Amino acid sequence: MTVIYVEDVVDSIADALQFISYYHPADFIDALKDAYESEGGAAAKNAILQLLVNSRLSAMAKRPICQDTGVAHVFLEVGMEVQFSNRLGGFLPTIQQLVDEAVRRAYLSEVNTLRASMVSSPLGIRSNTRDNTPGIVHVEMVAGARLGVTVVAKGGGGDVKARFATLNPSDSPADWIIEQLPGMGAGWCPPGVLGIGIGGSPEQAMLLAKKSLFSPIDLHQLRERGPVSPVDALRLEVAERVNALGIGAQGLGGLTTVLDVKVMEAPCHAATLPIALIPNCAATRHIRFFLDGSGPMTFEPPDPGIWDGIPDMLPTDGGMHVDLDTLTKIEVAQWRVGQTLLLSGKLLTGRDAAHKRLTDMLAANEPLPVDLKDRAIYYVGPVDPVDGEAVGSAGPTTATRMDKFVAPLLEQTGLLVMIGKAERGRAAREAIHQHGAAYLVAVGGAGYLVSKAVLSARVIAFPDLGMEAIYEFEVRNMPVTVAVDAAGGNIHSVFNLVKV
Ligand SMILES: O=C(O)C[C@H](O)C(=O)O
Repeated sequence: MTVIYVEDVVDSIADALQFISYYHPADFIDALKDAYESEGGAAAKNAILQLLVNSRLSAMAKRPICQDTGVAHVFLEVGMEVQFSNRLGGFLPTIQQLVDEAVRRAYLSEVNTLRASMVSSPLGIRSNTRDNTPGIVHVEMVAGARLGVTVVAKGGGGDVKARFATLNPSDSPADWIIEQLPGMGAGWCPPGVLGIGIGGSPEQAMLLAKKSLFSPIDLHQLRERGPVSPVDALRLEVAERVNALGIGAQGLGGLTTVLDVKVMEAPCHAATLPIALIPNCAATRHIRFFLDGSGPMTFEPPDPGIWDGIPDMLPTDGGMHVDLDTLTKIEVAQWRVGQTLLLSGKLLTGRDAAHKRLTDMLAANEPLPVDLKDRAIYYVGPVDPVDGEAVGSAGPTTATRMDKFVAPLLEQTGLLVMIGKAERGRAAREAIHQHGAAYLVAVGGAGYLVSKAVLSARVIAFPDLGMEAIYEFEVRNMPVTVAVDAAGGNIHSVFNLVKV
């Protein structure tokens, strides 16, 4: 029997969550560098560059790569010869309690505060739990005398695009996967990794898809050695066909939508072929380690050489300067799709919960707590600042979720500009066109880089919503790209073009 102390489990998981919040895995950086080298499209290439610069800056500052610091997932492989014990004696906490204690400690750290994204009572008040608990825990009993631990911080933008189907045994899994891609849009922050679970039962297929994401990116090696199994063949076929769709980084059109495709399979009923698809975004964060009773895990920083060749700031000379404090419809009408803008001045923030509350108040004829006339609103839920910061990581959230609020807000408040990530639906684009407004994009997954443009931040409405409150940011030279212009142009037109 190996005795593993629960204190060591908590310390190791808490440290792992901190570590992965600012260090990308080296294999991801290598694959992203390759994608940057091969990319020809200017918009996609620039987005990949921003992701690389962001990765380097986060690692240097030990601050979160992305404002969505994720839902904490912990996968435990408990050896049959492991016994848990408690140094202080008394009751042994449950595995869920151990994980939650680690999550609480990691996310509330004063040195590197992370964002609390979990809400309780999802059908009810959706109240932020404020410490990112509960963690998602999966336990498997395995042979041996050690504890295997995989710690993951999975962003919402990827999981929200998860798909499942039960195919007929004779159907093509590759065809089904390719059919899903255009509908998934760009909110999952490509380029990333697709996880595919095949077989088992419905819930097992989903778990396989999720678990498949946490092994090193090795598509390049697989291409070189060639497929030796149906799983290898499926990985290669899907990677090639997905990248041929031309969706590209952030959906801006380009060569690399996926850096790898991972597949795990399990035996299933003769009548079925369950299949699940879960993407992992550019803020890929996971680490695996083992506890053998000798104490908590310590994590070695990656070799800084993995960021060699990546600049430590973006050039700020390429773009048109825009003063947000004097914004007019006439000025917005001149912006064109693809143009880079450098925003300075006062910027409001608001995302899902704030939009729902604002539009509910409009419907009830109640006065709004903030005047939106001729203002710009940034879809973001930032990380709280630590010493010396105005705000922590503050990248865009998926705009598509705010589509249904666009028409009422433009119509009834005079809001002029929205900033987020990913494509807009037809109705939102039409409302933008009709009201002479504009939608701008920042790079999803480059939240630490964006935060460097924020000079100050203060909550001005709905403080009970936590990170979903309405803030006023003062920004200087915040780089964004015009994605939907007042004339009806749309940078994400690739989604109208892709053939499946
Ligand atoms: O919650 C966020 O900040 C972003 C979310 O992960 C998303 O990708 O839409």
